[in-house]
Amino acid sequence: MKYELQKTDSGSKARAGKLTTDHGEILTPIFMPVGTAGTVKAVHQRELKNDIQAQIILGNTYHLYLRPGLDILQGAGGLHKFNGWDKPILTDSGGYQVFSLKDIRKISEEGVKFQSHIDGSRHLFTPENVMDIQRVIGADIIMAFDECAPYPCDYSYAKKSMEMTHRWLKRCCDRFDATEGLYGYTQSLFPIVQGSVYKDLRIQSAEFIAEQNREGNAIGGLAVGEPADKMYETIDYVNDILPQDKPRYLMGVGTPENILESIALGIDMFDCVMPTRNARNGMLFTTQGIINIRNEKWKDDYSPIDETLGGYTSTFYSKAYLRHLVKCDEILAAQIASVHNLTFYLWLVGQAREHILAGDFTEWKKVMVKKVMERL
Ligand SMILES: CNc1nc2c(CC[C@H]3O[C@@H](OC)[C@@H]4OC(C)(C)O[C@@H]43)c3nc(N)[nH]c(=O)c3cc2[nH]1
Repeated sequence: MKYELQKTDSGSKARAGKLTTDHGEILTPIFMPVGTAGTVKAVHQRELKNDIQAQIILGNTYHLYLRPGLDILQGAGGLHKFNGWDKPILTDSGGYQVFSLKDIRKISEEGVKFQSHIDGSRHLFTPENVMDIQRVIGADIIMAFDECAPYPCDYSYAKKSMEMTHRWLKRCCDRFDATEGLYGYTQSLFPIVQGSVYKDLRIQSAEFIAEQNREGNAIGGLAVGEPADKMYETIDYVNDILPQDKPRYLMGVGTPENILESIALGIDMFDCVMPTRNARNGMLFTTQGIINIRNEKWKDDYSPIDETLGGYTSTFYSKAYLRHLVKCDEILAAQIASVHNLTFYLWLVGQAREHILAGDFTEWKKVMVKKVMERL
């Protein structure tokens, strides 16, 4: 995978760039729709391509390993063949997922023993087998096996956890570099910066991650409940250490405001369940602000969901109709709201890219953050 830094903003650390993978190009900054179990929930592939214009989607090792399982995925020729998405895919290593299975997982130097949330069966993830699993899934970008330290956690826990994540990273790199892709295209491994919210640990972790000289770098351990200003402060000094000529992926972020502020701090790649999860309970992000479509005020508003966003879904359906579908808990409600929110998120990062290239990103961001976060 190649990264071309195309423009660095004059008034901030924002960057515009281009990632080239064997499944196509990604223009950054970019938002990556979350497709945990091999599907972006309630969204067809054609909508991902046409309305949403997604360039890369996410999958997850933990979920895909448990269901449909590696035999089915390998039999299909990997996830791209299985779900028909022929553009880039990134898979998270499952670290975050198994750590959120609080009471049914056990961490040791070797790896993490856990019970499946589906049928209670027992499994062990190690840095080595998580690399092998992601080889079988076949994502273009795969994540190292790490521990996302809980927030809050004390300094000694954060230090021990970070050091174990670094030892696991060496094991991931050794295994990854000793194996080949199974499907004839290349895959890239991204390490993940940890250290919780302790500056000295974060600096140590960022330096260690940078030293690995991989094709891209991720910042983990954030968007886990810490205050936003703590997140921004951490991103700011970590990005001063991560190399300029590699893409930076901030995991699990975030609201439109979080994304624009993080772009200004030098982040290039984002993923978050918010646009799809919130869509399913009627929270719409629009170019005019945030709408809770279940609110009475929309019941006879026959105007399109979002006049200026473009894309079939956002202009074809009215607010009143979508509110009706949400109230009836219709399946179509989840589809319309998810396609709309993802169209908005891709539009937002696309606009950020345009304004970075045009040189007026900082002024644009100030106005846009205020506008899109307003509660209508
Ligand atoms: C929400 N805040 C947040 N998410 C984080 C993630 C997981 C990101 C994955 O979890 C889902 O987002 C909840 C996404 O959908 C799938 C496809 C399941 O994968 C994505 C992290 N993952 C790893 N490996 N390490 C981290 O330190 C880390 C930190 C995070 N903070």
